[in-house]
Amino acid sequence: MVTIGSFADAARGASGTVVVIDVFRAFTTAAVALANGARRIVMVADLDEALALRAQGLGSRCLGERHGIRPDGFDFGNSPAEIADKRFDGETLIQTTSNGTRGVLLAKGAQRIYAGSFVSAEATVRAIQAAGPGPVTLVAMGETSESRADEDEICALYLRSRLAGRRPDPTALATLVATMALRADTVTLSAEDIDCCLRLDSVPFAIRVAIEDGRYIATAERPPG
Ligand SMILES: O=C(O)[C@H](CS(=O)(=O)O)OP(=O)(O)O
Repeated sequence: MVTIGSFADAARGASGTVVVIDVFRAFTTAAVALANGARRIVMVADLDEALALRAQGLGSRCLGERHGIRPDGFDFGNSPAEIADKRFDGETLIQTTSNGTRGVLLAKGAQRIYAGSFVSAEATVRAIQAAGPGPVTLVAMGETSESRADEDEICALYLRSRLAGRRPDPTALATLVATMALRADTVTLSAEDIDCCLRLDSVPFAIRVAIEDGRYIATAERPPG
């Protein structure tokens, strides 16, 4: 059975395989970082924790935002376009964002966690299917857990549709999201970021988040076949 929920409460209550969805921009940024060679991304709650991990050498660079903006001391913001031409070969990165990474950290009832967005949609569907039958919860994180983000909701519906074997028209999907889901109040969301975030299936892996020594570690999981 596939269930769709929204916001932090849905992440808190989710069980089974959980896909935490954040299209603009956390999990598109994470996908681009992994595609550009990063080996792991440690997802953390706090800015101070991120900076401390980097200082301890447990990660090489910090990515993220608060109020959409790169925090002081961070190497990059939460922007896929900003890192599109950067290489992170073999690096462990550290990411913290207002909604996406927060949702991952809240999904304590999950048996498996994926960080979902359009760029990894098909790989995420195939990874879930490869893991075998079981309950799946799709969590559209939205904006600050109060207002629905159309792109996250649409991505959840799209993933549910693909999990059911249907094939929504990708061109129609891109047009719908591009014309419907632009957040006018988000000044930090550039046209370049939007373009990156709408590249359906542009990476060949799902983002699997596993807990290692209490830390949430995202890696690229390439589904079989
Ligand atoms: O950086 C983002 O796009 C958002 C923060 S805001 O909604 O732009 O203020 O963070 P995310 O966790 O990626 O939703």
